[in-house]
Amino acid sequence: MNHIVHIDEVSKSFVTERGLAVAALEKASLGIGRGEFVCIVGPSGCGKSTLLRIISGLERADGGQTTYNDRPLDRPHRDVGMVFQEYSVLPWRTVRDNVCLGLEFLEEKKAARIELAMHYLGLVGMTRFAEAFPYELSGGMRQRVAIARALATDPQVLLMDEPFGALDAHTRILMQKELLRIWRETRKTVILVTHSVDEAVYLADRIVVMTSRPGRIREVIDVGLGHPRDRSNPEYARLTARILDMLEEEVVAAGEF
Ligand SMILES: Nc1ncnc2c1ncn2[C@@H]1O[C@H](COP(=O)(O)OP(=O)(O)OP(=O)(O)O)[C@@H](O)[C@H]1O
Repeated sequence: MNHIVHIDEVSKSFVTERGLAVAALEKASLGIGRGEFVCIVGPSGCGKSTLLRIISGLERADGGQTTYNDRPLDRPHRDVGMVFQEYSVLPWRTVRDNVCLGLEFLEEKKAARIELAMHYLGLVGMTRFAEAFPYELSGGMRQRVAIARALATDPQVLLMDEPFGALDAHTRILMQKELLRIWRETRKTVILVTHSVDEAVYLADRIVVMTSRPGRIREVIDVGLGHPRDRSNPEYARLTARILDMLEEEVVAAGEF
């Protein structure tokens, strides 16, 4: 497969405030194909967010390398966008001006910014709320704005760190469907970190299961189910159970339970 993002033996340690070294990632390697939807799951604290931040260029690895189209990803790149869990929209800006933010950094002209912002607000179904402020929106709507903002600069790769983690169960399911629609329409490559095995099985082409800290890649699973996925399909349930078993093994092996 032609990999758009390549992660090659990436390691990362942190030093805590008390001076203790914490190995977050250990020689994690993974290739991600153009247009793929990859979900990353793993025990809490195994380095999922760290891996995503390294791919985004916000964090530097201690060892190994990440590349985008065979070029090192050692700083933020305009082709790699990020959506965080917490609503990272700015409360003092309207929805439209929030979506314009990244375009301002790219020094797009104002008319072009507004046109692009409205296009992406249309894509996430938020045109009607362009003049609203974030406090007027529900959690799901704010995450739509965050997605529109990340898409507005037209990155090829969308990194999503637990994007629906703060949403109620019903909104989360609706947002998963929305994300699949947006993914199909935009043909982006998506790398999404989630605590929810069900979410990973519902969304992903491939699921990356990480070990307990220090995070390594334990297994990469081809989901092999078409869309839309049926949660009552026995294969869906079997895959979910298999991944949950792996995570349980990891937590037990780490002595964390
Ligand atoms: N800036 C930092 N300074 C010190 N330790 C850090 C820092 N960032 C992360 N860590 C530690 O590195 C480990 C991995 O953190 P990370 O947030 O990547 O894990 P995670 O798998 O995303 O966790 P969770 O599932 O709980 O969201 C954790 O033990 C965390 O405490």
